[in-house]
Amino acid sequence: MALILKNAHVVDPSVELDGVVDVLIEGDKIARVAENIEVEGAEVRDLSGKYLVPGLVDMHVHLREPGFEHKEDIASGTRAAAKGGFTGVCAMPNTNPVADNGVVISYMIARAAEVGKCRVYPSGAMSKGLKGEIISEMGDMVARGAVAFTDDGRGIQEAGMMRRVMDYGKMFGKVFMSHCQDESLVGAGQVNEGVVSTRLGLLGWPAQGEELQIARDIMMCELTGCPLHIQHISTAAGLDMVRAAKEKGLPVTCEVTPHHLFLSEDDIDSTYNTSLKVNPPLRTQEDREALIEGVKDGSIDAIVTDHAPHAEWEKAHEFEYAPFGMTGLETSLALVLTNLVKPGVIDYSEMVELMAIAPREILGLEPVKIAEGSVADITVFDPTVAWTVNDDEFVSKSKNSGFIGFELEGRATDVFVGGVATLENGEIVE
Ligand SMILES: NC(=O)N[C@@H](CC(=O)O)C(=O)O
Ligand SMILES: [Zn+2]
Ligand SMILES: [Zn+2]
Repeated sequence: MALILKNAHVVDPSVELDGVVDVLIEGDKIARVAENIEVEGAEVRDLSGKYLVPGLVDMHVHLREPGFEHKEDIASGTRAAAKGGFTGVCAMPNTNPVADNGVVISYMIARAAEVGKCRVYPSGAMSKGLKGEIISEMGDMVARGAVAFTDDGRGIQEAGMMRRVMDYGKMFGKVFMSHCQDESLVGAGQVNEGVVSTRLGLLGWPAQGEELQIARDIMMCELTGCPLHIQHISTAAGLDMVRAAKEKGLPVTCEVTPHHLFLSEDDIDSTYNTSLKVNPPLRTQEDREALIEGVKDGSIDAIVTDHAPHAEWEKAHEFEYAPFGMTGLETSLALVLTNLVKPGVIDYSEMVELMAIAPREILGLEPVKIAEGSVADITVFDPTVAWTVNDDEFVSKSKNSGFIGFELEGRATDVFVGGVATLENGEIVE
């Protein structure tokens, strides 16, 4: 049946839209975008006061299935994504078994089709078992639908191996996404190395442990010609390296998380809140400000959550024994609206670039436009609704958010994936 989404403020810079228009959905496609659409027999939804944008994509998410279903699974993780306003997520391969072969990729795609509430674009490991020793079954994974390669959770330690992975993998035309961490330097580092690590009495995870591999991978990108995407960038100097690479014309992009933008090492206090233990660690105020500047000037391409769910009992340890990671799918859009769009750091169009257009571009996915003929993956949000982050409301299986208690403004109300509603008035459609 036809569905008319009426009176929303539509923002899509890819078709230069920024104003109130109606959107007609027929089947899985957008059939028309115009003022005052009327179609006999069509269902009408009035979205006055709301914003309607191309469906948001989070290109860095840990769905944990197969293997760690006590933290999250494809059913719960994609529901958290829908609740947060996303129409698709790129799933990381650090599952058990690791997604380093076609069978695991096929499993994830089949499972998502069966129980998912958003599209799942799996990424495949670069190396078998994320060990950095043997190249993964890249061709098989791409044939089964893998959209990118990454050893996320770790970086490949040897430059020579990274070169071989990129040289070999280049033929598949996918992006190489890099978690930058030199293990010989980072060791058992827990928090950013500096005054705060000293005060807390925790081992330091130095900025250079990340920057060394950013520099190396940019060089490997130059050597191999293979597109490189720096994951969860967290330092000012690392961002400057990405800027310089872009200026050189290299195919380098990068992403940042809301926690690296809106939290810093100073938020880790004597309560040793293990939800704030993330990899890479929360950095200094200066880094945080530099990252915001990078979002503003366009040197950061995408905002991602690095949604990394862990069970309550796993996080309920001494800081050094708790696993790294925080959840993010259900707070990301609101954090960006509250802290970047409302204060005028970026506008709605730039937000759409960072959270919908660039992620699809980097992953080589079909673009979604609010235009006739495009697939109807759509996010609708109310920019005025004020709410407080409450872990009782999370649909994710895990509650390790660093933003619990935060007062935010703006929230997804409706989400459509291929014309089908997955979120309606803020509730998951089952
Ligand atoms: N970011 C994290 O702190 N943790 C991630 C791994 C990763 O993204 O590197 C996880 O899988 O838990
Ligand atoms: Zn990572
Ligand atoms: Zn990750």
